[in-house]
Amino acid sequence: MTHVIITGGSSGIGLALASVYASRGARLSLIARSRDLLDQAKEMLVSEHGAMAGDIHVEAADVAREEEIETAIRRCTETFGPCDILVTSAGIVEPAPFEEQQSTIFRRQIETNLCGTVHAVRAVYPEMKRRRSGRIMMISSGAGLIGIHGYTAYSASKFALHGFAQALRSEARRHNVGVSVSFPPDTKTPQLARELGQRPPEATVVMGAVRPWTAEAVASRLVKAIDRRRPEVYFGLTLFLLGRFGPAVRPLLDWWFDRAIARNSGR
Ligand SMILES: NC(=O)C1=CN([C@@H]2O[C@H](COP(=O)(O)OP(=O)(O)OC[C@H]3O[C@@H](n4cnc5c(N)ncnc54)[C@H](OP(=O)(O)O)[C@@H]3O)[C@@H](O)[C@H]2O)C=CC1
Ligand SMILES: CCCCCCCCCCCCCCCC(=O)[C@@H](N)CO
Repeated sequence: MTHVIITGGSSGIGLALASVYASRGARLSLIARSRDLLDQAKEMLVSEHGAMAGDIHVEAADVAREEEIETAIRRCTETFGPCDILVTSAGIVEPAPFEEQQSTIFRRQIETNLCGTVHAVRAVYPEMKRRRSGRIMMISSGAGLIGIHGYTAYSASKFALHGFAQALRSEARRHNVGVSVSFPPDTKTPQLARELGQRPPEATVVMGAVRPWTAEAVASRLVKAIDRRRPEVYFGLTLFLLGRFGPAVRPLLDWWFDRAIARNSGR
């Protein structure tokens, strides 16, 4: 039976993914910090998605702490056997102008979104290599394709995941381990609800170019992409074009968004 490990599996995109895999009858390990949220998620998967309680394992751990996440993943694999699919959805966002953001809050985003992903991957990769089988899906963001006003730390962490995934993919291919990265748009989740109150208007101009998706729609696309071993996953035409041609049309985009921002602020 397929063993899927999801960091950030207690909420939002991670939880929506868990629902899809639960209805497929996979064995699921969910990792996040809050034990309460994890227990609620497990209950929901059993009552609403037909999962068997015995097929869901939860571990409370902070992905930013390497030993904690390593121990958590070891417990998951002791429970359900080696990891077939790892999805790294644990992530945080704190928008603020660069100078106004405390360096601890900046660093926390890098440590969670980038280092937290690396720690989880490190905990499953050697065994995947040994078994010559396994898939890793990292959750970056549209903000990993274009740097966004007020999102210096977040964009840096999400761009970095793109580089990490590309480089590791190149190493992992010969071991038959799939490494993928995805770039979701705004997605209706608790994180987005918290974030919108802090989002500067300049960012709304850029991010408003793409309508928010539901977590279910993002999850269903992700699962298909994992099935098909897609290396990079885009959501909708705009983000696909941004991913494929963004760097080439960057000056045009900068001009376009600067003009829209100026118009918005009545200058
Ligand atoms: N929603 C959106 O608009 C978009 C989101 N994304 C990315 O998708 C991912 C999921 O976001 P979303 O579902 O919206 O967010 P949610 O806040 O709904 O869920 C985040 C999950 O990650 C867990 N988490 C957060 N920090 C840590 C940590 N340090 N260690 C372990 N678990 C952690 C949370 O649980 P707990 O707090 O208990 O630890 C929760 O389970 C993130 O990486 C986000 O950046 C990308 C594009 C758009
Ligand atoms: C030819 C190219 C056309 C270019 C159009 C540019 C559109 C840019 C849209 C960027 C959307 C980024 C969403 C990130 C959401 C996110 O990660 C946060 N919600 C975190 O919670």
